[in-house]
Amino acid sequence: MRCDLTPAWKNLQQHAQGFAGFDLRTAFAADPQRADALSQTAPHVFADLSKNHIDAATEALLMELARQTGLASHRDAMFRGEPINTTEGRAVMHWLLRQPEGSLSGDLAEPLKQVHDTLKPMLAFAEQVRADAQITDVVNIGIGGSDLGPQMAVLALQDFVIPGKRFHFVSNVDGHELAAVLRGLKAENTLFLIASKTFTTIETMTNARSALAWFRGQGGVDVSRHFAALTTNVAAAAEMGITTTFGFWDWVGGRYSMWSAIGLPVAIAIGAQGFRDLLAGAHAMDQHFQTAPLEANLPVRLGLLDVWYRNFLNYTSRSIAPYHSALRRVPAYLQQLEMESNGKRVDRNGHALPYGTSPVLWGEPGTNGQHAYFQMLHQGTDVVPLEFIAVKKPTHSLKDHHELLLANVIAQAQALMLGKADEGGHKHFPGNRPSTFLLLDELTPASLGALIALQEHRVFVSGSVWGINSFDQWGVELGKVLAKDIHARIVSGDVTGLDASTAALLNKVR
Ligand SMILES: O=P(O)(O)OC[C@H]1O[C@](O)(CO)[C@@H](O)[C@@H]1O
Repeated sequence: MRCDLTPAWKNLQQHAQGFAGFDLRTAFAADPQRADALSQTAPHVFADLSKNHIDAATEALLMELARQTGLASHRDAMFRGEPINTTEGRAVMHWLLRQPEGSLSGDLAEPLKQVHDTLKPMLAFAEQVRADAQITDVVNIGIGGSDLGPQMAVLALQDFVIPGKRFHFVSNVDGHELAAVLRGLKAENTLFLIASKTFTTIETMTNARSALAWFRGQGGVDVSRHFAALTTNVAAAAEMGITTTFGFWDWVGGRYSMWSAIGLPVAIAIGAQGFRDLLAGAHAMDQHFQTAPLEANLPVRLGLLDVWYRNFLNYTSRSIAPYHSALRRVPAYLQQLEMESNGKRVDRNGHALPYGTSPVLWGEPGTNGQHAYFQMLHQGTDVVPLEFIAVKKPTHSLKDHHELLLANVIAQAQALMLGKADEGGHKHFPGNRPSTFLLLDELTPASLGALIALQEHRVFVSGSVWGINSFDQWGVELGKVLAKDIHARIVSGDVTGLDASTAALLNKVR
């Protein structure tokens, strides 16, 4: 049933009205068990939800909403491989990429076999590149899901990256990006990975062709050794002259693809075992999502919290603050994951929705954000729920730095909640500002895998409750089509039939 027509939705609306005076400070004073009751342990991740604008009754009603909207059966349909991406008629099986070999029977046994039959040569290739001292630079050319995941993960796992190799990521069609990377490279020392699910994306195709031309221009001959394509469209790669290919399947969405061949730069960086650990961490979270009771299921609790904030308390954005500099691309990664998945205004049947969906996601690593926009989080007029991500154990020996970092993240969560009274006004902190605290014991391939799978599943949960298709992205198509037309006009100078603003801009840039 559509979520806003369920009895639980009406009850939540009523509950939200009575909730207007909710104050975190009072809630903690009234309930000594609050921190415990609103904490959750999941594989590799501890989550403290207690500084959020919820109480036991809110969560109970949200669980009702999950039941009345059929969340569990929708989740189970995904894990059965049913075509829940209805607008594209595809299954949604990124989770299968991290499923242990031979662990499924029935219809899924064959696709799982294909996954491992593809994974093994990909990891063997990664090991071969790692052992090849001549290759010093790996350049990933891809955009969106074919860039953000691998880029985020290689950076996050920098302590595990093989010495002696540099990793570059070129995504933008802006030639400044490719030119800057190429300037520092030698053809004989470079491996280009052309990462594109469709192998039609204009930015990636343009960058790939320019990289090929540069390689040949530098005297490079052996394309099969220096170029590999990561794609579902092996034929298109071959047409470009790239014959070293690693494939995947249409049931892997672009923003869910870092576990597939798209993860090759990660596998080269951290090795076959490291990549397997990443998959294992994500798989542990898959199992938690599949089997933990809804009330003790972290992706479910987070996804429902997102619905509560968006639809009942009208908080329209969420800020991500990873307190670990290696996690600095996580906010960008999560922007695509959540906003491309859940930025939808119609239900699965194409009918317009009368309620809000994806929040705006944004953020920077801490402590940097504190000296930039945290002013607004503490004293601005809008309430922005914050999601802190912290890591207990550092990999360096600068103990005092890490203590200071952890002190800051805990203090920020505390300050947002407690606030500080001041009659003068300017120094008054209202407090009662909500935050979630995610804590990893250490940042490893396995814990990163679990953290990212957690985020994937929480996006599934809110999208499922909202009744939208979280696995298509039709909203990116119009811009692509219009860019083609404008490109032709920039070349020809023809502005006939254009609106006045577009015509004027076109004339200005020519
Ligand atoms: O991997 P591809 O096919 O080049 O697509 C790149 C990105 O473009 C999009 O399709 C959006 O334009 C994303 O969903 C995807 O991750």
